[in-house]
Amino acid sequence: MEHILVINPGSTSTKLAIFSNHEQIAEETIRHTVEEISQFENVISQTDFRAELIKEFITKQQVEDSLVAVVGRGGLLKPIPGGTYKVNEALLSDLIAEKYNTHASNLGAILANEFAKEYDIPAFIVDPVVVDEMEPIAKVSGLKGINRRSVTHALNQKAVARVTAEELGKEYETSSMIVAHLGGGISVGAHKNGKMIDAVNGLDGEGPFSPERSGELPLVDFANLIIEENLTLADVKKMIAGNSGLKSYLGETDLREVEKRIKAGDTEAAFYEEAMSYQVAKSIAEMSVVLKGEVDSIILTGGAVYSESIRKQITSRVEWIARVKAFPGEMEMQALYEGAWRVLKGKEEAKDYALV
Ligand SMILES: Nc1ncnc2c1ncn2[C@@H]1O[C@H](COP(=O)(O)OP(=O)(O)OP(=O)(O)O)[C@@H](O)[C@H]1O
Ligand SMILES: CCCC(=O)O
Repeated sequence: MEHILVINPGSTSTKLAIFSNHEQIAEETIRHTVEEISQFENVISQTDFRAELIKEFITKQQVEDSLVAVVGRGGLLKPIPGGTYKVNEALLSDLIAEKYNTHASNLGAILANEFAKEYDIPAFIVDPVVVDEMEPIAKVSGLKGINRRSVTHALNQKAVARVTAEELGKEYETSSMIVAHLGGGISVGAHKNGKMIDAVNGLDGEGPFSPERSGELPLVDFANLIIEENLTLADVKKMIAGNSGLKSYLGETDLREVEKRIKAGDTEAAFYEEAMSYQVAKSIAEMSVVLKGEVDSIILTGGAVYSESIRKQITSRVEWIARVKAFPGEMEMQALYEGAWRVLKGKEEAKDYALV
């Protein structure tokens, strides 16, 4: 039997799966604590730590001799169209140099490449976080020389939008949806006729705060902080996309722990959880304007959507816009597998990534 290994490194987790013949035959989500992650200076230096966990998973599943491909979540590359890409030298060199910024998903191709070499099989990425379908007007930032860019959970946003369109008896290619992905990071996209035409990009300091991202900040106060604390660009990146959000308010990125504290009567934890939902709801409303109010469905997805209180807090503020569908967790593993499978079976040609 032929198996495909799927590797999905997130900011707070490493998700692993083995697929065969369109079925997920094994999966494991390894959650990383704040302490575990903070022992590493940067994302790239987590490679060996995460690779060891993956090796244990492969050994446990006894698939060393039957793996035919490995597919990883695609990271911060130059803006590119969606699709399946071969993991090649150009792609790896942009990720290792962190040319387009640092992100846990950068490890997807790097880790896939490690196991591709070990087992002599091809490695791919699918619909990386930089899939860019934004309209020109959405890229205007307000300051000449700086453009907004598309960095989102594109893979999962598109997968859940497709499923929801089908449930509505429609096609993704002719629907209007708003998708809010609530993970360690948060992204909110406006999907129109099969394209994500605008999106809130939390990695670059836009939109709502998340378990570990700041989202939008008052700029003058932040500039003062940079000057007063003599921060480098690397410090700033780490602060806004790793050490902010719930982590800065509560010292915690795991919402299950936050909710235990709320149950035990921690009113501060309850306040900041609700503030996060409040900000997500505002971003959803912003995207409804992009879609001129014509919204077939609002979709809430990502790990945080397992939380009933977060679902209720957001829904109560946005249900006047359109129906709200909750899609807890994600469909990333299946979408990664399908992308690799299409290429292996000759249904689609893998794209070649080239340096700028
Ligand atoms: N059952 C649950 N109840 C409440 N929160 C949960 C549950 N399961 C996961 N979460 C929370 O979801 C968040 C992580 O979501 P997810 O797994 O989608 O993120 P990730 O993959 O690490 O990062 P990202 O999606 O940004 O790439 C964490 O705060 C986690 O505590
Ligand atoms: C996936 C891009 C958004 C984020 O991680 O904040």
